[in-house]
Amino acid sequence: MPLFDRDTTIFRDEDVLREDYQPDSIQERDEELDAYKTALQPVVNGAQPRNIFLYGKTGVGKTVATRFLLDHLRRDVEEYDDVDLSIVWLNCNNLTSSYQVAANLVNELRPPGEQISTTGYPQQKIFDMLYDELERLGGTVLIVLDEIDHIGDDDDLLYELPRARANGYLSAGKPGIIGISNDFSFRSGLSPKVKDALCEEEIHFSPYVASELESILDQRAAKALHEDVLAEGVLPLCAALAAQDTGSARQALDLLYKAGDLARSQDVTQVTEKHVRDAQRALERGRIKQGMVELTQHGHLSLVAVLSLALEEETPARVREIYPRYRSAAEYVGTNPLVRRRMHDHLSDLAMQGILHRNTRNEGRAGGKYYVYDLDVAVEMVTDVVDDLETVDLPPNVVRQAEQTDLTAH
Ligand SMILES: Nc1ncnc2c1ncn2[C@@H]1O[C@H](COP(=O)(O)OP(=O)(O)OP(=O)(O)O)[C@@H](O)[C@H]1O
Repeated sequence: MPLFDRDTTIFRDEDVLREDYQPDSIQERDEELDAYKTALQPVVNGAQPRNIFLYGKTGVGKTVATRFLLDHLRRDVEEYDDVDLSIVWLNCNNLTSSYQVAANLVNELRPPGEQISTTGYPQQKIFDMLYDELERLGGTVLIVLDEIDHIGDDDDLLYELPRARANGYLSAGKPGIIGISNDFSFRSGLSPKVKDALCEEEIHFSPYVASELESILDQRAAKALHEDVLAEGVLPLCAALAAQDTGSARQALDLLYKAGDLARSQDVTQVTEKHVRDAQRALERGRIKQGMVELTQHGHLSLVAVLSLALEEETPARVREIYPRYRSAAEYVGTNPLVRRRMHDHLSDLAMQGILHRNTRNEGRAGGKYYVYDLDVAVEMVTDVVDDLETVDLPPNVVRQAEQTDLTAH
């Protein structure tokens, strides 16, 4: 008997529930798609494209709507000989300046053998190279800058590029920027001149409500799963849980996928509400674990301090009890400890992320009001993460210290 064989019970095509699957149609976004389509209309007319800025929280359909419309646009303009459309898609994750974005765009536009180094040129030189590439390409060039907020304050490119034609740098090339962001503070923090240039057309994607998520899930489940696999109430539950939490379609789809995966691993033929609830817990666990791994070193040390108290059953603990543990953990790894107030900021952050639990205690006039902290996640999960911390540069002696505390406490 083979060790592996094909799924015949739960998934028909599980890729349909994955992030990179492009659905044939976009559900529940008619207004946004109409506005987006109108904003793209000048491209079809062979005119200078407008700059478009899409914003909204994570998982609300900004990317999928953009891919959908640009695919149609690309196909539909083929009918017109006088429209020559190119689309460049750049994810700005880790690109924290206009220079880096421009240099990466140059490389997107150049053939593999003619790539430039992304450091070492004066900024204007890089902008000129970009104009040269756009001019060489000619026609309409839509430049999609996903996660555009990573560019931060260093945003010269975002008003230089839209004005390149007006300023005489381009004649054959007609660039248009489509900026996508889930960082609301980026939009509100844009200087007026960048805002004017970049946000000619703004389209806001709001979080989905449960009924909208249900229709997105319905569309995917029909293709992804075998018939009659879902017990009644499974899709509404996935939709309701995601709507209550973030309103993200990604979260709803992840829940359904994980619930199906759990059913598959149990060799059962139906996905039930219990699978969804278990999936929610497993995903939450994964999210918190990831949050812990991504903390800064002082975040890790603050967490280790609370962990060591928890292992000795000394929690909930006050900041003045946590601080000495934190300080010795920091000294142990050869890092200057932060002052108590700054360490307290880390504890507050950990509480906001759901890793620590914070309570207020009030001891009347004499004792005053103070906070106590405890782990809000299982001790094993924290020790697990602490064990793995070598991969995120936490010095191994802190890991050992936590392990020793662990051993002596059990
Ligand atoms: N209206 C929709 N119809 C069908 N599928 C959708 C819809 N909205 C979102 N999705 C699906 O949900 C997932 C997340 O959507 P998408 O990547 O477009 O979100 P986003 O707003 O771009 O998020 P982020 O800001 O994190 O990049 C994708 O799998 C996408 O296919």
